[in-house]
Amino acid sequence: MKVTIVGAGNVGASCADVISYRGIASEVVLLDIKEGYAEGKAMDLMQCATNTGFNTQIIGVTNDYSKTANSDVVVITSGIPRKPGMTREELIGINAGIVKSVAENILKFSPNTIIVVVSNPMDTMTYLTLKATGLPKNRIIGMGGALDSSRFRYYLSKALNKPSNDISAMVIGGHGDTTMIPLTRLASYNGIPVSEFLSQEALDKVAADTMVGGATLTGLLGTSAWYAPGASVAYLVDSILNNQHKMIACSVLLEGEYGQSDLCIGVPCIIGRNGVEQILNIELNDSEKEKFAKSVDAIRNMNADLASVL
Ligand SMILES: NC(=O)C1=CN([C@@H]2O[C@H](COP(=O)(O)OP(=O)(O)OC[C@H]3O[C@@H](n4cnc5c(N)ncnc54)[C@H](O)[C@@H]3O)[C@@H](O)[C@H]2O)C=CC1
Ligand SMILES: O=C([O-])CC(=O)C(=O)O
Repeated sequence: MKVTIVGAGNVGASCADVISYRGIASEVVLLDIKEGYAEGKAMDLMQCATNTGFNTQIIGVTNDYSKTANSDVVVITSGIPRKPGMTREELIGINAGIVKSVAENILKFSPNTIIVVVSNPMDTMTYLTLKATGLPKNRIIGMGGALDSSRFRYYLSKALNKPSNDISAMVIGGHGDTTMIPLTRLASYNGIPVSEFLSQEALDKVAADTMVGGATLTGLLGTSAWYAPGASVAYLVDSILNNQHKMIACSVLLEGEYGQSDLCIGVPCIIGRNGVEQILNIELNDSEKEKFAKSVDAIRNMNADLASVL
């Protein structure tokens, strides 16, 4: 199985690292516009092979899309990340043009591929990719919910003082500081509602910390995070390539689900070899519905800014 990752920067390289280390794909192509950069990242990663024991072949190329031909999955991480104090939405001006041209180039050589969109503002970049390529909706998947849900589980694990892997929790809605919806009502510690163990105040703090999880890391690191984003993309790619049918919150085109159409937003999906195999239209309570509607409005406003590139 072949995976191309466009953008060999922090997230792209970290994703290649996890994919190869875990043997998720036999071939990874890293492509970047910066001369020699992807080649260097690929060489560095390949020099891990003997000490970590993987067999994936990683190659790096500078803007040579012919080397990406017949990729099963393409991950788009190209574009700029935010700096402390910025929102993801502020990246649209530069990233929209990059994502659109990358998606068009990819399709020339991998017409049957599934595209995973990572570049921010991710929900709008996913919508742009869908509109620019005209691909069926099951083949365009925005990655944000996998990461936000892992952060939600991290903050719950800290509040509970229990391992993250014993916690089940999901974040839906937009991948933005104010648009995420951590589904606290449905979160559980080994099947027991977390509200059995944590006060409403503590749960509210966990939700608030989760929503600004990316901004917190950006403030600490000076650029946005990459280890958990890279691992989250690899988790999603694994479910696609190995047909795992995992339930993962992904940004996908809605056509009536949750009462919405013509936008991409994070909702629970079943992810397998055909990409989005199913969208789960779960029943939200009134407060969750209200948050979802606000998130939809914010994403629609952002999508309106695509008029100049579409
Ligand atoms: N959806 C999510 O959950 C997450 C999204 N992100 C987003 O992912 C993107 C990448 O973040 P980082 O890897 O930290 O940035 P980075 O700056 O480390 O890497 C981006 C790479 O894209 C390359 N690039 C730029 N234009 C290109 C083009 N036209 N063709 C090919 N390569 C091109 C750059 O040369 C650079 O190497 C950002 O937009 C960031 O906001 C980051 C983390 C999580
Ligand atoms: O925070 C950012 O800008 C990058 C990102 O999407 C994340 O780490 O969630």
